[in-house]
Amino acid sequence: MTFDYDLFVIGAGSGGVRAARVSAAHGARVAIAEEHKVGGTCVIRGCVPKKLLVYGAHFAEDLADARRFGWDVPKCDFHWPTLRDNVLNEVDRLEGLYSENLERHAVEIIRQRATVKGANSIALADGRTVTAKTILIASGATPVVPDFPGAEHGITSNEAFHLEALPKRVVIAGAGYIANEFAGIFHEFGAKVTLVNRSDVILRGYDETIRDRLLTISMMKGIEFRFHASFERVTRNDDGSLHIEMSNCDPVDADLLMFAIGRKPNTEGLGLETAGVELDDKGAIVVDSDNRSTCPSIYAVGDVTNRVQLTPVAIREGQAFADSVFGDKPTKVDYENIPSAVFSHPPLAGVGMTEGQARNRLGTVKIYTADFRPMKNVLAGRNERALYKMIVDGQTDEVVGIHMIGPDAPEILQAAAIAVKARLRKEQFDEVVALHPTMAEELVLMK
Ligand SMILES: Cc1cc2nc3c(=O)[nH]c(=O)nc-3n(C[C@H](O)[C@H](O)[C@H](O)COP(=O)(O)OP(=O)(O)OC[C@H]3O[C@@H](n4cnc5c(N)ncnc54)[C@H](O)[C@@H]3O)c2cc1C
Ligand SMILES: NC(=O)c1ccc[n+]([C@@H]2O[C@H](COP(=O)([O-])OP(=O)(O)OC[C@H]3O[C@@H](n4cnc5c(N)ncnc54)[C@H](O)[C@@H]3O)[C@@H](O)[C@H]2O)c1
Repeated sequence: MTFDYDLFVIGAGSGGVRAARVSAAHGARVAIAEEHKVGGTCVIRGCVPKKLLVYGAHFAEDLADARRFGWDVPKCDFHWPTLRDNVLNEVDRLEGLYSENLERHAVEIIRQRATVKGANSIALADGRTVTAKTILIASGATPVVPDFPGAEHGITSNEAFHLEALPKRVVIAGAGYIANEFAGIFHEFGAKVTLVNRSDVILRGYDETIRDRLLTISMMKGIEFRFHASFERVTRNDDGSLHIEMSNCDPVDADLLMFAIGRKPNTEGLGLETAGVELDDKGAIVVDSDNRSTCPSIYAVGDVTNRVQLTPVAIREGQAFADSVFGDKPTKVDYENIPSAVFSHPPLAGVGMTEGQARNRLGTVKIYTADFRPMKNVLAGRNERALYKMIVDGQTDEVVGIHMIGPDAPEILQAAAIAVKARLRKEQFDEVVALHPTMAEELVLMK
């Protein structure tokens, strides 16, 4: 049987773009469908624009601190439309680069929605049907919006990058990655921020002491938290602002309500049932360790499989798929010791086991911590302490986890993650001479 393509990819995000490009480089005839913009969540409305806003927001602290370092900083005003438009222009530039890169590798970009119409058939929004020997679903995930009266007044991270004006009062639902990152962004821009969460746990999965430190610093800065609260009703006040009613706490008036309560796999209406592709109870595509679904000709990578919702993981899965299926080089993704970070103010990052996980899994555990005020914060008169924590297997001396919060924590942790992945021992950290004066030197000075 002949097919129009060797590979048809649905979704030009982190996983899909990598899979398409590498498969084409291996000699496959590839098409990729994208219903929004080439680049996907990370480039268009995730990691990249978010990080640029984090940089923009951090100037609020830098400008204030600069005075203690002798700079005569006049009263500074922040102009949101300038930052917003510059960020959106950068996103457009990157979208162009991603498209060019695909075209350079002879990948055909089909700019419309595509759905599955059988094991080897794809229906395009323009009415055409095309065929492919292999189909890769890389359709990502979409923000969850809760169901309660007035929920339609809220936005998600998708809209946050396009706001007409900066809100003065923001309520954010959730206390995970997006909630804490945007709490920092809006707070630094001068908004009054309230995080509303149904439990009292922020950033589940991160080390407890590090999470507690972020909570303490966030509260010190003036970010408010409402725990054990769930939304009951949102109505619009006469002045256009929102009146938000919740269980377990007083109502709050705000100019913006943002939902950051998780992202659900994009499988709705994708036609997967026509090919017998099994979904789990969260709607994620069930795949084996080769990224193959229950239909042998259909694979899936990235957020749509709801394994680890991070860009570098989607990219690795896309690469492994392409190398295995079209490169004659069977490859499996290694999910051990994936580093991750939250770009809050200050940021936190971690790799490997948390203290709690290590105590449950290992016989004996040694914990080393460095709790210090970074030199720059001391001179700036900024009462924010950094905290680094190292988790060591008491029997083998192996460093099984590193967790940190403080300036540049994600930058420092990326390097430290190499040592954890390489299963280095605490003794080997101790053998390294400190690089002074840095914050990272604490990693080799922990006693
Ligand atoms: C606000 C925010 C910040 C984030 N920050 C970080 C971060 O700092 N670091 C990090 O590692 N991760 C971050 N993430 C997560 C990261 O963006 C995702 O894990 C990653 O983009 C997943 O890649 P993917 O290829 O699975 O899907 P996506 O990048 O979401 O791509 C899927 C693409 O498929 C398209 N599509 C869907 N259905 C169809 C269809 N039927 N037809 C055609 N096209 C379709 C979509 O339009 C989309 O472009 C963030 C996410 C958000 C929302
Ligand atoms: N820095 C990064 O790497 C980064 C940044 C942003 C997003 N992401 C990825 O995107 C994913 C989605 O981010 P997210 O922040 O939306 O999800 P999340 O899973 O990090 O956090 C969800 C939060 O919402 C709460 N919640 C869940 N259901 C709720 C409900 N019905 N009502 C009220 N609260 C509820 C949870 O308790 C939790 O605090 C993350 O899991 C992460 O993988 C990564």
